[in-house]
Amino acid sequence: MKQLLLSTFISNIELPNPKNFEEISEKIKKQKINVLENKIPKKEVDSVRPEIVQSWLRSKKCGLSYQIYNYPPVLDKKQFKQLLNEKDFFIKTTEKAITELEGILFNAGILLTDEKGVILKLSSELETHNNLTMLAPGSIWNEETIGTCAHGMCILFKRPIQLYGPEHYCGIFDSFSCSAAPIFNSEGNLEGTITISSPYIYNQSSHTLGLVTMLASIIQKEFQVSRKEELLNIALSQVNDAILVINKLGIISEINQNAEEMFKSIDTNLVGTSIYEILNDKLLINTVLETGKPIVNKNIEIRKLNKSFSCSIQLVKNNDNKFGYVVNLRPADYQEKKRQKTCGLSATYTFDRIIGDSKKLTQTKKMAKKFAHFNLNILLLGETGTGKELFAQAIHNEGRPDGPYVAINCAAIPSNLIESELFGYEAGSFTGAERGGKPGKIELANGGTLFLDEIGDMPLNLQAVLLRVLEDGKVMRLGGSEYIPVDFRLIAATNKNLLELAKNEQFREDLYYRIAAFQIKIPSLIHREADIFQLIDNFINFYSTTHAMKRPTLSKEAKYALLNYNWPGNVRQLKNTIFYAMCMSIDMETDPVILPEHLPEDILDYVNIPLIANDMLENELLPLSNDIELQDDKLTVKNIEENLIKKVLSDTNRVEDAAKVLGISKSTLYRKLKTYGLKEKRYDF
Ligand SMILES: Nc1ncnc2c1ncn2[C@@H]1O[C@H](COP(=O)(O)OP(=O)(O)OP(=O)(O)O)[C@@H](O)[C@H]1O
Repeated sequence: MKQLLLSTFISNIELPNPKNFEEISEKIKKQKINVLENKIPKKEVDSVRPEIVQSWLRSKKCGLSYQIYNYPPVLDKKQFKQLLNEKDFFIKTTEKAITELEGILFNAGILLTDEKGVILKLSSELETHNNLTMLAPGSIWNEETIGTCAHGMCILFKRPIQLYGPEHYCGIFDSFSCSAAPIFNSEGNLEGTITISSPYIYNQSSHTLGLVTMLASIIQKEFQVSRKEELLNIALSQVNDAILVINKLGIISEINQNAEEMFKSIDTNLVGTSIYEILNDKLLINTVLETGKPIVNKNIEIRKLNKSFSCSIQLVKNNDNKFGYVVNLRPADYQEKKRQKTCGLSATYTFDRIIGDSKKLTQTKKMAKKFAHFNLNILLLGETGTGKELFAQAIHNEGRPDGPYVAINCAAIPSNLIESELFGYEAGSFTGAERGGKPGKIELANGGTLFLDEIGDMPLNLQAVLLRVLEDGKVMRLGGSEYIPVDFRLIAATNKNLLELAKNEQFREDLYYRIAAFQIKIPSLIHREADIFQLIDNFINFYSTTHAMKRPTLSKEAKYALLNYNWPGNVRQLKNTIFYAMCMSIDMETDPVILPEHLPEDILDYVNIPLIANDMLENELLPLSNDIELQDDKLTVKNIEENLIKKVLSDTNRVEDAAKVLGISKSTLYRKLKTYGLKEKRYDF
């Protein structure tokens, strides 16, 4: 805030008193004429301050006459209206102080101008001189338009000043005395001037200058504070959060519009209420008060509203003096929406939606479910396409369903961007950074889960930072200077051997041990063939619904090929294969059937149908959901055949009947029994 100096810019002559003011006035007038008429040099003017003499000379240069009144230009109505609009806040701030002072002034009035000297407001006392001087709102009064005057000099020197009678440039003001002071805005720029003006030369003293300086100072403070308050209110109404300012006694002293809106359903007037009546979590507040550390984005429930919020609390203090604290509340779903907007992701999978009942997958799901309920970091291992991301989502939904789920694929993002993606950045920390800065994925995962896919591809330097975040539970944005506390579960996934990478110094061993204590290995599809039909069935359903395709049947040859294939790309490859086959099998005239020729080439090699299958399933299509009990591991066409024979035999109890059911000859069945070593077993033939 610029200081207003009560300068010595009064007169450098004796203070006028009723006895000698005429004498002094005459002296000034004479010297003014002499210097302006070039009869004496300016340094010989000894009754007037040099700044004023220079101002007279500048006024003359502007072509103004000191004898004839120079009528000032006046803004037209439209211009003046616009100016009043712009200055509305300033004018309103001055009103109270001006009215109060006007009440005690005698034979004097107050003049308010803008920073260029345009008169904004005028006391009625001064309006009586209107006709004579055109002293009226809207007229432009400054050194260039009317010559030396108090507020004109105040604008030039940006300091308080007092002018005595003939010190004014134009003779019409010879009987006036004026004291003016500047008013600055928060940026230190001149906002306007205020002047106490009297048509009586003897009516002012140095006290008048003191008075107007104090008045300007009061107005300036009020103006700057109100402006700041106004800006703050506008800013606070722009944020989507409810903001509550709490004093040190725990009473809500200020709220923003959003807080008002958010709590309008409760009867109590928020301001004046104890914060403990609003936030049920006393412990949370006390932790902040005791430790002085802020709470960031903590999920809380406000019972009065029956709603969840993400709550941040920050202490307001100066040195060791605690003034109170600020509570910031954001609806929990807003946080989630924002996170989804930033990450474009949400966790949709639950364990029920992970298809497959094979023993191995069932065991894996059981283990993952167990881990989900503890606040553990988990490492998911498995070949590509086995469903690691699905497991990550299911674990999140099982363990922290209300928190955010944030996923990042370390292999898919250029290594130079992973850092800012993970840790976020402050405004202006690098070229191309978003203006307001950006939270990192770790920050966004606060209260929920961070899924780091392909963690083996994370650059080594970031592994070190990640380790620190995991150890300290806090993160610092790039270009930032403060740590933000974070609470998240890390689920990392990889199809690489991290220990091997660590041996080759491509992965930090310490990070490995930090994240790998709880590992879940997701079995490859080749080891859970029992899931294949269920998955196929599911994918056919899925694509026929989402792509409005006719549901195809699967020929037995195609089915055997799919069953026998080794699936290096696991479930992802199976899913894509089914979609490919469905597209290839589209038939406009008949119901579609997926035949071997509809399968991708590398799978076609696996169309190798054993004899029995030919015998028993000639021209027959396998239903998708069959009731053959499949063994979990090593499920091949031979297993199916063996199981089928066992089942039919146990149903019929006679080889002859079984052969009939199977549609093969008795001798073929005997041969098969021999092949499968079933002869030794006891069947009730
Ligand atoms: N058990 C399952 N049930 C249903 N769909 C599955 C299953 N497993 C995997 N999928 C599907 O397979 C695809 C690949 O799954 P996901 O992305 O989870 O694999 P991943 O192991 O994370 O692969 P990568 O290591 O290549 O990232 C997805 O489309 C997913 O929906």
